[in-house]
Amino acid sequence: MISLNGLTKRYGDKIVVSDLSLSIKTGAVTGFLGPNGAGKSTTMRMIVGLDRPSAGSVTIGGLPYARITEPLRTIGALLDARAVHPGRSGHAHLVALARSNGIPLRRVAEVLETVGLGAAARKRAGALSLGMSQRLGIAAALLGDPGILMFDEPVNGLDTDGVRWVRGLMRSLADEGRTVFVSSHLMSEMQLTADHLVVIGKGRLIMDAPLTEVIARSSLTAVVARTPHAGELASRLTAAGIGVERLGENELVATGAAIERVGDIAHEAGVRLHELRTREASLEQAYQELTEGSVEYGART
Ligand SMILES: Nc1ncnc2c1ncn2[C@@H]1O[C@H](COP(=O)(O)OP(=O)(O)OP(=O)(O)O)[C@@H](O)[C@H]1O
Repeated sequence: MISLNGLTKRYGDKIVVSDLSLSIKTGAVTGFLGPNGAGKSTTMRMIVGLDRPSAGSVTIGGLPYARITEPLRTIGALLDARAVHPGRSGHAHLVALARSNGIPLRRVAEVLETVGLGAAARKRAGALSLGMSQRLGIAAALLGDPGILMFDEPVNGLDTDGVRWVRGLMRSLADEGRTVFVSSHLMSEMQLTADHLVVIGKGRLIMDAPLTEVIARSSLTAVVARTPHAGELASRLTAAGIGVERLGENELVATGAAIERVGDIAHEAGVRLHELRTREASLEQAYQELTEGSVEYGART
């Protein structure tokens, strides 16, 4: 488990991470979301001791990163896929990492196989495509068979197959009981992969909740009712303070109420229902609502 306690980072007078307190749980994929410049990478860098917090602290399995002996066996991180000596081959890079962390050298071949880098592992790292570099970065994170994995935008530059592979990898790592903490801007991917979400904006925590709850809380998640008495149901729902939009003569959409409540109101009013279902917002819609006021770097449309 990773625990952030009042974690704060300032650069000059700008606070880029502000008083973050949360835990990232084991056995789950936690998606880390936020607009450009929200402070995701800075937070991840502080977790693995690459940036010093201005205030607060981080522990990994109860210990600060600096106190973990052979850290790659505890936490594997992909933060910047290009941060490999360009003249060194991917294979040599992994061998050096394994040696310095007491990891058996057979793991190098195993992780190269897992990420599907194959013969490209003998190429200079500087000659790898972005997608191949991402695969090498993921191999490095997996090298020590750690219980905690952290990936900063791992699908960046990957092709469709690669994206699907990363999705399956995250899932299987979490299913094995590991902690998986992953940042991404691809909401459709996160909707398929994450169990839990941490959303930040301008360095502050906006949401720390299960994916299902984030979607359920969106104002765009609604209940659709089909009934020959849509007019009657609409007025009963409105009287109960529930937002209603008519879709057609026999159909309406109710917002801000659970499906059970809409069903109960229909029952009490003696309204026959031919269909009652929840229409879920997409994560992209829910995310956009959550971060509306926190986008710092937005293009004018
Ligand atoms: N070394 C640094 N010196 C000064 N400011 C920095 C430094 N590193 C990051 N920042 C600033 O901190 C803020 C947060 O940056 P960070 O890279 O953590 O955001 P992010 O959420 O990862 O963004 P993105 O989604 O664009 O990758 C930005 O305003 C950035 O300019």
